[in-house]
Amino acid sequence: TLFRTGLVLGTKSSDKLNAGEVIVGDGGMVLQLERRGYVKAGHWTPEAAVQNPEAVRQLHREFLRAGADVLQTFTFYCSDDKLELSGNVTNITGAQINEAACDLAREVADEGNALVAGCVSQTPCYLSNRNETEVKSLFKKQMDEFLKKDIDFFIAEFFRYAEEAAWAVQVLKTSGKTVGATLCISPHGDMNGLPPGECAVHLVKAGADIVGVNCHLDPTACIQTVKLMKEGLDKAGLKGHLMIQPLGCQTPECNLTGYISLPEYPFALECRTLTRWDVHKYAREAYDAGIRYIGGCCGFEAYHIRAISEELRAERGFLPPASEKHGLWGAGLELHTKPWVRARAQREYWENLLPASGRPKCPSMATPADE
Ligand SMILES: N[C@@H](CCSCCCCC(=O)O)C(=O)O
Ligand SMILES: [Zn+2]
Repeated sequence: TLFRTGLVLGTKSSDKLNAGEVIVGDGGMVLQLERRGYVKAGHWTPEAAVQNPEAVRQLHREFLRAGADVLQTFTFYCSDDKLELSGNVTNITGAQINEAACDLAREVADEGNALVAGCVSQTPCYLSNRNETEVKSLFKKQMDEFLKKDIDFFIAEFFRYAEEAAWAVQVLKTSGKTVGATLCISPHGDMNGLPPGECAVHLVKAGADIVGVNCHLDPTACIQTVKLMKEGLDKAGLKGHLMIQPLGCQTPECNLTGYISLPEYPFALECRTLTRWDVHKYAREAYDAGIRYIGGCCGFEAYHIRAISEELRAERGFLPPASEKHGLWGAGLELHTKPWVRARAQREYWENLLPASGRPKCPSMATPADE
């Protein structure tokens, strides 16, 4: 099987989606880089793009090698108001971070013909005064910094309010580029109580070409929310490609505000991490639901992205380079020295395994804090 990375050069996100093909997204960055010692939890701001470019470059490379067709710029929470709120103790400007992050994503994307998505996210300004002009000026400042660089399309991600996301979409669409928008919402809807279907309609009417969800909740909840978004678009007679980048953890007990309400957030989520086999199931369910941009958010490591690529190998027609070191469904175990491990070199074993947590004194679920 041909091991290939990314898209055929020049194939843009909308062309690929319009052709009904799959886009594999990348994984989580701020939480992964926090665990690697390059991002400060709480702030979650991306100064590492300037301070530790080698760390950001390496994480981009891991996702590319795992089959990601898109590398998102490491510009999460990089609006000027967020950087100021986080104390911006490094005196590195938002412009410096945004531009360095674009260069890093482009450098690595070109190593495998992937696309670069310039990313903006929710702002403290919206929460403090909901002033449309002020909030839009923050998104325009970031967009102008991205447009100095070689960006293929934009993603407005991690919005709890469809209204703010739509403002971001309206600003980003002035670039003439494809714009995706993902909300961090549950099947109950956004934080204004707008149901997912109406959120999707609002975003497409604002100009979004791709709509969906990212983060906050596990694949099961996120697929449910995107299905509701699709129903809303169909009912309104609107077209929009569907995108999903869920949390890389199981959160069956979570409600509106997702994992942030869990007592384990953010430093004790490890027990909830998806296995690569959970990701096979997620990727297939997402594909069967008509979603064609399938990636991950916080908690998604490269081996999770590889699992998406492997599950959708037939649909994409190739495997990623990282599959050279894997073997589908554990086939690589055939060479293990122990016979009982060799016996696990098969899909049926891993697909049916109910993995123990190893913590007999711990509960299987928690009680989320109410927002
Ligand atoms: N594209 C981004 C998305 C981050 S999603 C949320 C991260 C933390 C949220 C918080 O606690 O405020 C990334 O991969 O880091
Ligand atoms: Zn996330």
